[in-house]
Amino acid sequence: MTTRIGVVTFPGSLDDADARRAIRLAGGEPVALWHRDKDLHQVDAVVLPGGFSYGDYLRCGAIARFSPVMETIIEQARAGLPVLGICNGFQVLCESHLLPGALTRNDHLHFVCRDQKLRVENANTAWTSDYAEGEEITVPLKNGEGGYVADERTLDELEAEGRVVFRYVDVNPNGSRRDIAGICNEAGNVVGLMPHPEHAVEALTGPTTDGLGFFTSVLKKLVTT
Ligand SMILES: NC(=O)CC[C@H](N)C(=O)O
Repeated sequence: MTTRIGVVTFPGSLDDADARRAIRLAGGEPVALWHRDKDLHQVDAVVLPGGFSYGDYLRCGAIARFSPVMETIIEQARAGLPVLGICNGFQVLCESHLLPGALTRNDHLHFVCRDQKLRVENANTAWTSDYAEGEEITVPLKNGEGGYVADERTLDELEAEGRVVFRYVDVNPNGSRRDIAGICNEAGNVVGLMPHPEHAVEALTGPTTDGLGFFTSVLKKLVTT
């Protein structure tokens, strides 16, 4: 039986189709989940995709966090369901308090769109086990509110507990504290990052296929648990 990975569509989601495609290319079965539907249709993991949910009104992710589907996702994530938040999805995870801290306007106040080098700092999460610790990958980055902030104590805790999963290399594109590009929760089942692995899964379109490892990682984990 193939592993079913849900991808949520909110009004304003942009990268849900690419996330479903990445899951299919990695060997999983993508399942479309709708923001108004509390039922997760027995998926084994969930991706919250990038985009502009609810038009980015108030703050990115601030309204999506209260959608019916998030009620169930928050509950199940706390019980161990693997959840990956990409860009707007990362913003939703922080707004939901499944991950600490917040994403703020890029320090230069411009939308940024570039291929971004990252270092994998933690290869023990549900979504990164197919990478090696210290490995450098390049995937696209595109956001307006990507500056990761948290108080010093939280940042120290994240570092001490190995919960900084990705760091920006060469360029910090948005003023994120301590070059943080992605983090995880204590259990490692919930991961959020600003860059977009789902846009780097095919040699034909590039820029690399470095993003595929997120999806193969979670599929392997689900087969062995
Ligand atoms: N690519 C995205 O998901 C963008 C997220 C959000 N709308 C921002 O601009 O920061």
